[in-house]
Parts: sequence; C-alpha cells; structure tokens
Amino acid sequence: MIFSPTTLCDARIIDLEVRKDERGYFARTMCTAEFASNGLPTRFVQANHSHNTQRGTLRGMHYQRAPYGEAKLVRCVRGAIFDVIIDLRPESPTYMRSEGFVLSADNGRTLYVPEGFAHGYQTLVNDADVIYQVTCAYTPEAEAGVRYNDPSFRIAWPERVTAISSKDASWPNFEETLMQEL
Ligand SMILES: Cc1cn([C@H]2C[C@H](O)[C@@H](COP(=O)(O)OP(=O)(O)O[C@H]3O[C@@H](C)C(=O)[C@@H](O)[C@H]3O)O2)c(=O)[nH]c1=O
Repeated sequence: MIFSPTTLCDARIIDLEVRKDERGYFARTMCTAEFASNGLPTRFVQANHSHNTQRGTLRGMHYQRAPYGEAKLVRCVRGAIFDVIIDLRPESPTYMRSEGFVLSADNGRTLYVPEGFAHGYQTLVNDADVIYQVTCAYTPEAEAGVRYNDPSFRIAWPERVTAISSKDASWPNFEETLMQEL
C-alpha cells in the first residue's frame, strides 16, 4: 500500500500496490503492520457497504460525537464517487478546512478519514457501491452532521443533488449549533 498525505492533517490517501499476473491482480486493502508503521489505527470494528442507484446521490456529512468518534477507511468498489472530508477538530491546524477526492473502482483509492472529521460523498455515476470500515460501532445517539451546503464550508459538489435523506438535507447550520459543541 502506498500512503500519501492530503492537505488536511492526519488524513491519508492509500493507493493499492497491485501485483498483476495472468489471472488478474492481487492487492492488500488493509494491513495492521503497514497501518501501524504509518501511525494509523489498526482496529476496525465494523465494515459497511452502501449501494447508490442514482448518479448525484449525496450521503453526509457525518460524524459521531465523543466518546464515540470513529476513524473510517473508505473505498468505492463500483462506479465512482466524489468523497469529501471536513476537519472538525478545534485544536487542528486545518480546523474547518475540507478536501474532496475522486474514489473509483478504477483508481482503487482508499481514503483514511481520521476521528474528528465529518465525512460524506456524492455519486458520479449510477450504481455506485462504497465499502468502509470504522473504528467505533454505530451509535445512533452520538450521530451528528454538517449539511452538505452549509455556508461555513462552501463545498463544491460536482453534480446536482438527485437523492438525499431528509436527515442529511436538514442538519442545522454549523456556526449556529455544532461549532459551540466541539
Ligand atoms: C451507518 C449505519 C446505519 N444503520 C442504519 C440506520 C438507518 O436505518 C440505515 C441508513 O442509515 P444512514 O441514513 O445513516 O446511512 P448513511 O447516510 O449511508 O450513513 C453513512 O454515511 C456516510 C457518509 C458515512 O460516513 C457513514 O459513517 C455513515 O454515517 O442504516 C445501521 O444499522 N448501522 C450503521 O452503521
């Protein structure tokens, strides 16, 4: 695996080290030894798969409140997505900054999302499948979010939003509420 920094402190892009032969290829997608030597967590407690039928579908921006914060390892295994993270750690030099990445079945990239970041994505094609592992179990009472079009972040989503949950369409403005909680 090839670990690269992003513009946000502690977030990483992880590229596959593909070994090709006549059958196809082999690549590790997670390795505790390599993660540990790159300073990343090694214990992921839940693995999830989400299927998105429609291009333009938006999920996010999600995080869980302390002490249920979670780091995530996100990969798109069918189609392509535009994946966005926001650093919501007040003590971080990149606090309130965001960055977007194209993750696709073709580029095989994994995004490592540190604890304390909000995470979301928009699908770039119909029928996009996303798999991700998390370091803390799903805890609905700790669930929190930033609205995809929150004026504090001004994220440039690439597509018109064609599908979004009512929960995600109605997260309150960050400046008025969540900022005070962090
Ligand atoms: C995330 C999750 C949801 N659920 C349930 C709750 C609900 O009935 C249904 C759909 O949940 P949601 O609408 O929250 O799913 P979704 O919007 O896909 O939530 C996910 O979004 C992306 C962006 C993330 O970063 C993830 O951590 C996660 O928050 O699945 C679980 O049972 N376990 C889980 O771990």
